[in-house]
Amino acid sequence: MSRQIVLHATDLDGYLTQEDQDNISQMHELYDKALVQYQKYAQELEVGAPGRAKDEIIGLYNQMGDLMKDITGTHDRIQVYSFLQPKENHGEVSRLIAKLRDTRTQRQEFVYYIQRAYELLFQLAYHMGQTTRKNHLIIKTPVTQPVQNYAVHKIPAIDDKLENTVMCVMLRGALLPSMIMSKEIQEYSSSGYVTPFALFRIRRDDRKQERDMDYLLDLDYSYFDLESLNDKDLIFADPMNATGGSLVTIIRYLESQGVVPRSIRFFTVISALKGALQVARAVEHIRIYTLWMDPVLNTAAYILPGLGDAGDRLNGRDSDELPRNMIQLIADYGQNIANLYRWQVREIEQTVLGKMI
Ligand SMILES: O=c1cc[nH]c(=O)[nH]1
Repeated sequence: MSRQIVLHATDLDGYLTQEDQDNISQMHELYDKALVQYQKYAQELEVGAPGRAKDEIIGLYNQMGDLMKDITGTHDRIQVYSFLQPKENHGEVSRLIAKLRDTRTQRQEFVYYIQRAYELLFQLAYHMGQTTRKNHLIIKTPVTQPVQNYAVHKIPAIDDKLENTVMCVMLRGALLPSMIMSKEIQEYSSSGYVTPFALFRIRRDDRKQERDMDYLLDLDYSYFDLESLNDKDLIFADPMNATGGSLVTIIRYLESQGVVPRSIRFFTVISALKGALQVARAVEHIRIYTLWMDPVLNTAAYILPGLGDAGDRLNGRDSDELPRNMIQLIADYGQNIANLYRWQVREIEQTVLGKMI
């Protein structure tokens, strides 16, 4: 018998306050206006004369951005990179998100921008600019004349924040982002700490609509050691947070098994306003870091304007007859990625297959 944990959309109800719901409705009103303008804009493009609709869309985006900034400004557990960074840095992240959304961005380029996104998220979460203590790295270089050379590099001393972490992977869409986060931790830990991995096979039932969605955690294809999650700093890295349902399903399951983490951090590239609020309300003490916030969801629980299915764009689509397993997915990322993240790949393989000598 398969061991499946199911969270229903209705289990998520009741977390949002009346004020949250009003804010979400206000975003929907603005976004509905934008949808009307998109149609006009498409017609204007067809005749080669972008005009009024373009200006209307820009105006609405300014309004929606200001509103989301105000709303999230009152939640210190929701950190939105694009709202918190000084205006000078805004262009970089805006351009990055634009590339991820663009239908012309192919898989390799998409992976490249996701890597950059997670580097920025890491900076956001670990406040590197504000850490004055430093660790010294002494690096052996390839230059041996006149003697073996070494170079000294100072990095922020944040080992205490990194070396108790466990990377919790929401398979499959979050596999590569989780490997990226784990590598960031390894690079900033002075001892080269490689995070353990806990792998959770979680998916939404895509035949359903947001209001009756099921979130399915498949324990038969999940790999983790409950004991090793206690008192740890758990990190989740899901590129897209639509409703927060997948994350809440895993956390509720861990709680039901008696796991008490030291902390939980959730890293997303784009979060819908509703998803961020829902997670912040449902999971006590969590901290949410998102590079960008999008205003609303459609009825199928996709983020709007969004970037489509992040899992498909990262991993490519499986054939229906022969879906790939996780090891095949990693192999499909190619030699470069497998080499770059070789410590993470080894840790993941050991988690799935058991310790090997
Ligand atoms: O828009 C969305 C929502 C959830 N997951 C995705 O990949 N995209």
